[in-house]
Amino acid sequence: MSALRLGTRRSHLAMTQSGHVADALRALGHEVELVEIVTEGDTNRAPLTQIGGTGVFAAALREALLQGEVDLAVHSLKDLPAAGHPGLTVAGIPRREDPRDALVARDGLTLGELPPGSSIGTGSPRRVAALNALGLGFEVRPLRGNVDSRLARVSDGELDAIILACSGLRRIGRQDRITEAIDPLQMLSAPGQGALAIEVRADDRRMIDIVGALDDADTRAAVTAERAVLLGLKAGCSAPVGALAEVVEDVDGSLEISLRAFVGAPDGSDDLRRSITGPFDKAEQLGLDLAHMLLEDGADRIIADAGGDDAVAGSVRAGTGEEHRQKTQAQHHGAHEIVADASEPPPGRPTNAGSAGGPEVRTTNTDAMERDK
Ligand SMILES: NCc1[nH]cc(CCC(=O)O)c1CC(=O)O
Repeated sequence: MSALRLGTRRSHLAMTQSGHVADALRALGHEVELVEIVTEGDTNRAPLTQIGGTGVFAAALREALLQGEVDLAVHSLKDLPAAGHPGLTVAGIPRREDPRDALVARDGLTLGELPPGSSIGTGSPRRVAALNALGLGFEVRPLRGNVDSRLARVSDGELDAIILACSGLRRIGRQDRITEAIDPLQMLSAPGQGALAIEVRADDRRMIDIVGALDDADTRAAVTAERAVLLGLKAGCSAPVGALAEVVEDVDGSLEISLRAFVGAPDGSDDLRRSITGPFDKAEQLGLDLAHMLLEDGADRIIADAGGDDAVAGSVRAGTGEEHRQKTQAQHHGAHEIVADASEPPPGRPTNAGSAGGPEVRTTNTDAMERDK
């Protein structure tokens, strides 16, 4: 049997994530070859909201899959448009890392310890909205570039702090730079944050079976609920929307999903938080129901004020093959060139970072409670 060709972006983070999936497949007895795909998001330093949202990272990998250049592609699940792609299927979602956002601040400070006027770098409208909703008087500054150059902005004294995902920092062995794993009550992570999505062609039975062995049912249920919030809001993956689901046991021992969501205007003028709990096997419906609650309370107005992310995400999905050839170059490399990060633990249980409400509470308006934080 020929080697499985795994398409990956070339960044340190993407290579590490792909390396883990490759290792997991090799442990099951498969031969795996990594194929590097260069995406526009990697080469263009303009703000993501100007070059087509986070969907730019996924679009090139998906094209390579559809063209048959690779057999599987590893994405950060949160960068994958929630709508799915005809012809492709997410066959594996491994157990996710810590979904929380990370503060990397000068002098080991936490959010609560940073004085008013502190400069905090982030390029994510969701993180901007959450920071401004805290009302702590921070000066939020735009931030892009690879993780190491972002971290340098703090060590160089240019910024007081930056926000990144805990999972990304952990994957590349920089978790020592985290000064606070931000409580979800203060900042709700992006739908799917910390999870990987392994995509294959929808008609490729063999790959669906192979990759299915890496799937984690709890993670799949949680991210399905989180992404359904985006679907229900008709929002793109760079919209100012946070969602976090946790699998919890009900008093009678049955599995439930506890889902929280946040929608905020990046200028801090308005924000909404809602939560809901429901059966494990109704993950998608739960997310859609929560989106409905948010819409009833004006979420669409808040998202529209943030600049209509959905239109941009749509234009990426509609990309033609011609654009693809201009945007991507596939480079074949032997798997031996991938240096595994020995400090990286295998995917563990996600941290249970404070669950929302008791299981007996079906829906909760957490607005007032969280405003005090
Ligand atoms: N938008 C960029 C991006 N996409 C995935 C991750 C890593 C986090 C993850 O695994 O979800 C990051 C970096 C970040 O948010 O700090």
